Amino acid sequence: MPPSASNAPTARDPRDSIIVALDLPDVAQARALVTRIGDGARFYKIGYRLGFAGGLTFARELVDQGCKVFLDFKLHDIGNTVSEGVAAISALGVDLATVHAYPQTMQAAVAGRGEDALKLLAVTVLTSYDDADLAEAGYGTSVADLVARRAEQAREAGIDGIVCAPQEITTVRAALGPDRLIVTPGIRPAGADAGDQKRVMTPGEAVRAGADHLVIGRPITRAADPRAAAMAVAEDIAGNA
Ligand SMILES: O=C(O)c1cc(=O)[nH]c(=O)n1[C@@H]1O[C@H](COP(=O)(O)O)[C@@H](O)[C@H]1O
Repeated sequence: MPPSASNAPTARDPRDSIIVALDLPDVAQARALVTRIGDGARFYKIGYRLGFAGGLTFARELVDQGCKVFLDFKLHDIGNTVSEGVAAISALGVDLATVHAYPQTMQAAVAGRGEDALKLLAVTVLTSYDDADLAEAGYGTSVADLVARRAEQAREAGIDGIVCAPQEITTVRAALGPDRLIVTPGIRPAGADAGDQKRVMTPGEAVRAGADHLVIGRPITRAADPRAAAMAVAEDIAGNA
């Protein structure tokens, strides 16, 4: 079971930095995994796969258990649709949600969120992209320059935080200032398979570089012992905080 309010980790507990990506096919498997992870984590991300398979109801279940929830649908559409979509996400009572870091999209998202507690993250350049992938997609700029520009635009739009690769944390922090969140996927414990991720770091390196939260999927969800994998990540974070 996830930790109850009485034994919840304190704000400095390294487990608070870990967001486990529940990229699983159905709620039964997600629920079973959360139970196996137990007190190894208390912050979970629900994306397309689980979200389109009952994950929104499960998000509520996690919130009711005292876990934090990041709803990752990476919205990007015309402004009106984004505003209304963010308002609907806000009503679910989750903690974080993502939009793509396009100025129109970010401004519409902030308008849709209104005064609600939901924090909005803007995804700058996906961690599966490198400079060659950007060129192929028609961009005449490097990953580093595009991330820097989008972080600046996110701050101007009033976005609460940025999703970027750990390599860009210093640049993003300079653009955002000290108070907004930096959330980094592309996290791989030493020796782990990078898979489709191209811009990766270990948990300790990412925290040392200044990440507030690390999004970690397969290295925890596909581990033989997911709780032990989460605890090992927490140890790496603690050793580098
Ligand atoms: O927004 C995200 O969470 C995200 C942004 C990004 O640039 N790269 C990225 O990998 N992610 C998500 O982070 C998670 C990474 O999962 P693993 O590669 O399995 O650790 C997945 O759920 C991705 O959807």
